[in-house]
Amino acid sequence: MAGTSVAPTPLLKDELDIVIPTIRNLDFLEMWRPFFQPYHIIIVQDGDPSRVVKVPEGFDYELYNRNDINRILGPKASCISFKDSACRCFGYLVSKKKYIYTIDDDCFVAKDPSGKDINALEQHIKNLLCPATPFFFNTLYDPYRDGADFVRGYPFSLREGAPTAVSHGLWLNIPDYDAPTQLVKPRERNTRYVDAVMTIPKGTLFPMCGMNLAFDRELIGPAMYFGLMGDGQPIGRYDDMWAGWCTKVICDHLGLGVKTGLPYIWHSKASNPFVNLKKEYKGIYWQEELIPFFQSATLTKDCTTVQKCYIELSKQVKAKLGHVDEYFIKLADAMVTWIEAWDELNSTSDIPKGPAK
Ligand SMILES: O=c1ccn([C@@H]2O[C@H](COP(=O)(O)OP(=O)(O)O[C@H]3O[C@@H](CO)[C@H](O)[C@H]3O)[C@@H](O)[C@H]2O)c(=O)[nH]1
Ligand SMILES: [Mn+2]
Repeated sequence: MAGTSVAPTPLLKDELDIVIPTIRNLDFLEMWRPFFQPYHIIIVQDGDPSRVVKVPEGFDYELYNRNDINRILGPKASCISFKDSACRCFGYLVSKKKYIYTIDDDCFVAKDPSGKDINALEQHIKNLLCPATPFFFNTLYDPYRDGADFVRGYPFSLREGAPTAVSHGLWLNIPDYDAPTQLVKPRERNTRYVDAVMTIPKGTLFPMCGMNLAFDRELIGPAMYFGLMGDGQPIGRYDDMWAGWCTKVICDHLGLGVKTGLPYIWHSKASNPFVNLKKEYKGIYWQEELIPFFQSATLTKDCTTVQKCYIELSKQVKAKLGHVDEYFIKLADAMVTWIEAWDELNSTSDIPKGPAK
């Protein structure tokens, strides 16, 4: 009919799942409704499985609690953390979509400097759908962005870029600080909106935060294991860091790009720094050995898939980090279990799904 405008179909509407780990409620979705409603949501309910998580009306979701995880994975459920946001990686396992966006339930819609609501999901999709530049740094940042380009001296042979595997967003208000920093700067808030998306150069690691993160599940999904954290484990709050280090080493090996910068979300809750210190203190000194390990990790030519890379990394973790703490022997085994679970759930389509609603 003339004059009627049809709303455009949201980008990747049927190719992207939103994964949310939660021990809270999901009222935050009300604020995201304009941006999230068209997408399928996978909720990973942590903690007490008998607790009823209310999901606001009108969202298309599936919800998995610990009973579902145990039912679906059986003994392999041992690789999925309990009582830590690391449980979110179960959502990556059961998703059947090409892309994942994961967000915490205390992250809200932020405003850009003009006061406009930021559609974080839309920006992540843009980041994932355009190439990255890991092999040569472009000083005008993202060359594929409207109004930018490659600068003089940038080799033309590299201007095609590399496929983007990861889009790492940032946070206004409560920054993702570690407990010591949080303790010494309790009132510090991030008010700085930096209008940039950058590719993290090949050979450089970065601290990946799972709060506002998107990735191409087909390109890098099997590397996005968030480790053994929380209940029964000597460490917590290093779930996303571990996944980020493994992911970056594998992306570098396979010629994939990792971007960081826009979009911002508004992170509202500062988790308790004393509780955080108890969870993460071992990680603070362990990482002084972990970083050199990842910086020197090499993968051979026959590591041609993410799974093969990841299994090779797990062997190196066991061989080279076992002396740091026996936890890494357990973690290396859990890395293998994760890949077994990944391949089991992603090779057939008849996996029992969690309750849809
Ligand atoms: O035991 C738990 C604790 C939390 N969750 C859910 O996970 C996210 C993040 O929780 P929270 O906002 O309380 O923690 P932060 O310190 O702000 O999180 C950041 O630190 C990292 C720790 O690993 C985390 O990746 C960052 O996002 C919320 O959705 C909680 O509901 C949980 O499932 N289980
Ligand atoms: Mn938080």
